[in-house]
Amino acid sequence: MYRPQMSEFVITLKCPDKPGILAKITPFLLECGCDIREASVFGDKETDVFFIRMQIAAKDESLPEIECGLKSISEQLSLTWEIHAVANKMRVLIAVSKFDHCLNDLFHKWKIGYLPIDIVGIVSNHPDLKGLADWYGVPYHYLPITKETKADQEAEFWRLISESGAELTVLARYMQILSDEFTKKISGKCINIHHSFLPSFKGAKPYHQAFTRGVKLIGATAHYVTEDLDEGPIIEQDVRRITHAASAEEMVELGREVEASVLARAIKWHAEHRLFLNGNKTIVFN
Ligand SMILES: Nc1nc2c(c(=O)[nH]1)N[C@@H](CN(C=O)c1ccc(C(=O)N[C@@H](CCC(=O)O)C(=O)O)cc1)CN2
Repeated sequence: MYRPQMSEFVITLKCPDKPGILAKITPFLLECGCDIREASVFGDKETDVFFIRMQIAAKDESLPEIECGLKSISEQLSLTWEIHAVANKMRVLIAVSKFDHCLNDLFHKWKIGYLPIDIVGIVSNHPDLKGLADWYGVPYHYLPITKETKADQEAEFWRLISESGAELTVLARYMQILSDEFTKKISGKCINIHHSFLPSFKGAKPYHQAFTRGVKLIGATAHYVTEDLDEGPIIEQDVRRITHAASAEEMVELGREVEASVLARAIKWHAEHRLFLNGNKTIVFN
């Protein structure tokens, strides 16, 4: 049987909640000859906002008709929407300091195709991880920082984001607090991995804070970056059990694997357009 060339697209929609939203969207997609591969919805009763994520297969030549129809429906329902071709890999810039476990894991998961991204560059305030970037053939931008040069360093960091066309910036154990101005420019497009189960142990040296508190679980949290340190919308978290005998140094060692796995899942879900910002929280259609 003849099957025209179909491509996969992700459609994300958000609108004030009311009856009949799906009743408008799904018949329209049928008229356009789309197959629905995945569909997720959430109606937030606190904010009365309705969220939809659909993965569809459509004929390439149908895309203008789909976009035109979504524009029309968006006017009727006060919808905000986006459509992304699954084949387009998200361009990602990764910032690091001296710790290599998260970067190493991201490079591996990128190479095996687990992460649908293109790593366009590495930014660091230290030269230590240049060899790893060179091994993967990824440009390494060494941007040293002092209290006096912080503003100039962030201006260069922003230039790299702009000129590389990075759609997402990842702080993979980048140990610098970003200025309020910088965080506003990257709002919703910057993910940090914090090495604790937030909201516990914000800020510097969370494993040492955890050791002092005598915790029996250590954890990691991936969150969007905001001007409020480690307070941004949480995307993904996980924990690992430890005993009373664990030192802070052993927590650091045990934490590497959970930090890396939590960060990789958060980046994958962002790159697959599975995340929605909902006030100070996120919705995760995974
Ligand atoms: N504006 C924001 N900047 C950053 C965030 C954030 O949520 N908002 N997350 C941090 C990551 N982070 C913990 O995950 C963190 C990094 C660094 C520090 C810190 O105290 N840094 C010192 C310098 C330390 C050094 O030079 O080794 C500082 O910047 O004065 C705390 C928490 C990334 N940035």
